[in-house]
Amino acid sequence: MEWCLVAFLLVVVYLVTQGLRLLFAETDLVLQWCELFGNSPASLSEKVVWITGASSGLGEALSYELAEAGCCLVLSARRQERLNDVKACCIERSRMKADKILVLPLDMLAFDTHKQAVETVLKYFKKIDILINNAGRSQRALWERTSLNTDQEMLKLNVLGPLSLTKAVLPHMLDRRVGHIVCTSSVAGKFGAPGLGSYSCSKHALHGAFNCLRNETHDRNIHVTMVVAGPFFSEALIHAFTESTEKNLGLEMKPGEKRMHTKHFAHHMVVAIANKLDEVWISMHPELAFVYINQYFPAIAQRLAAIVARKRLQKIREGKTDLHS
Ligand SMILES: NC(=O)c1ccc[n+]([C@@H]2O[C@H](COP(=O)([O-])OP(=O)(O)OC[C@H]3O[C@@H](n4cnc5c(N)ncnc54)[C@H](O)[C@@H]3O)[C@@H](O)[C@H]2O)c1
Repeated sequence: MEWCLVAFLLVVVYLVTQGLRLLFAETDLVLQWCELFGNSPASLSEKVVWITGASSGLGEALSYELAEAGCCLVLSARRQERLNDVKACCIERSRMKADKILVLPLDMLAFDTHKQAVETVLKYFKKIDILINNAGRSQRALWERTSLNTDQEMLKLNVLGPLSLTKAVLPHMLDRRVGHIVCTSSVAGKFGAPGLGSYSCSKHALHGAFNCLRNETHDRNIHVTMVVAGPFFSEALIHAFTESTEKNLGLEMKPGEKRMHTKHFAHHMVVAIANKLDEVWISMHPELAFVYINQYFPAIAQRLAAIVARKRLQKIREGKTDLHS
């Protein structure tokens, strides 16, 4: 009888600790499972990985994680000096050879240069295993004040840029019958985030386009991973658009803010890539909890969003634009 009680208490303690783990987790349940029992980042060793937006923030942190995992890297963004610095840091951290990293300056908006960029990578590495569409920009403004031009520029960079580069890379992946496309999306890509109208619109569009690609190419061994990201530290709020493209938000993120550490985020993302997951949620709470509620109880999420919206919009009207991405 006493043994039964002890066993019962052990089960209760186990369930409570697992519940607490869930409560304080930074990723969805499937990714948590993969972090415990799935492929580790080291399984990506020798893969050729192309990262866009590698000059700062998440792209930079991903470069370090993937260098440590033994990948060959293509680092792209517009600022060549910053990319050279990232390359030097990768070499220092992972002691990899310099020729395993190609710095390839690229403007995501210069669509007509994307095919040539793919040829340059193929000439150098002979293959592309993984493309990470990470470059992007955020935005903060009221919907009714946002110019159509801002919507257009946002869609061009956050949607047409990744589409253009992926369309240039895809023939090579289809020929080899192996490839993996990864997109950095946002929690704002899962529900209409108040105060981030153009941005939310662009990230929703990304899901539509790339979910479709996954369904069309899965039988030809092409994988697509959508990363639903909550707030993390980066330069995003410095460069974010406002209601117009002429005025950037210009806000530095402060160390005390409730955001995930970028290295931490990049590690979760690399595990998701190593396990070829279709969609992952990586965020602190309450955003992570909200994505769960939105997925399984959309009507409740709608009510909650309305309450949050009221506070958020008040903040924006008062000129406090320091909201999460
Ligand atoms: N920071 C957050 O809280 C957050 C949350 C959710 C999603 N995201 C997404 O994460 C991704 C990375 O952003 P980040 O937060 O690291 O910001 P960041 O500003 O630090 O990095 C953005 C990168 O994209 C590059 N880029 C911008 N415009 C470009 C262009 N025209 N051509 C080529 N490169 C260009 C920048 O040079 C930089 O390297 C973005 O897609 C962003 O939407 C960020």
